[in-house]
Amino acid sequence: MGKERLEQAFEKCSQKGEKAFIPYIMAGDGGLDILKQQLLFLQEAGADAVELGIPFSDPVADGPVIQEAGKRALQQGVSLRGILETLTSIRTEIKIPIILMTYLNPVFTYGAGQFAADCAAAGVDGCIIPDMPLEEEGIISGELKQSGIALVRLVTLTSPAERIKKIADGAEGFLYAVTIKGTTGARDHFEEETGRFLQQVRSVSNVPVLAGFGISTPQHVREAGKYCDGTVVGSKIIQLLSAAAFNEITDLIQAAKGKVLS
Ligand SMILES: O=P(O)(O)OC[C@@H](O)[C@@H](O)c1c[nH]c2ccccc12
Repeated sequence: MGKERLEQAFEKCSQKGEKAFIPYIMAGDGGLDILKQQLLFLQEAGADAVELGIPFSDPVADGPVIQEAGKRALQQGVSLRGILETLTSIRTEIKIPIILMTYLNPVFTYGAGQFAADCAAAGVDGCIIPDMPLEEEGIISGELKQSGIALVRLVTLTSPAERIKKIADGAEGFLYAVTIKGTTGARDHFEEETGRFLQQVRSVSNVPVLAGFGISTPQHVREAGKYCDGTVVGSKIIQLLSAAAFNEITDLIQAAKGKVLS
């Protein structure tokens, strides 16, 4: 449960000599009734964990694909409470770790203590809150710790080395290395600067380092995997899911496992 389930998932990857792959999906895009089916598909396709987005009206870090997915979910009346209730009812069938991605506002509205308690009851293992800087973590870190849930921190290409070190100290679960200056979405190629950045982050981190933002092809997944412990893919997964292009999702996952050479 919680942080340990996340640690075990990464441990399993490194024992097998594979890179971790974490798909991001927007909870409730397509309705909450299909969430279980989506999670089961990703689990069976080999995802090591899932990052589950909470739809929010003002998603400052999200690019167009994820914004639209969030809008669709909100139009369906999907709420944080509804998501946690759904997770609670399906959790025993999903074995892989679940990391919630939410902005601060929905957590505030819900209440930090209640949020952490309900996340734990729903089997949530980690949380990513991108608009909460290190200095503000006190808002929720105590509550999450008490519930055994990892608070996953982000480092960005523009963070100075000293700041990266500070963020890496005491990091939980994994470190999310944002490999684009901007919002989520696709990129063309994988720049050399990105590789250096990932290596630098990895050199100061005690937890696995995963690269995310703008990773959309098996090639990107393999490239990033040379410099860190795995990848997170969001926008591309959302597009492929809505196009029912399940084989392409499997290809992305297998690229992290080193089994496809396309
Ligand atoms: O969509 P991309 O470019 O593949 O990026 C990952 C991403 O979607 C997911 O991790 C995410 C969605 N919204 C976020 C906000 C902050 C940090 C991370 C995220």
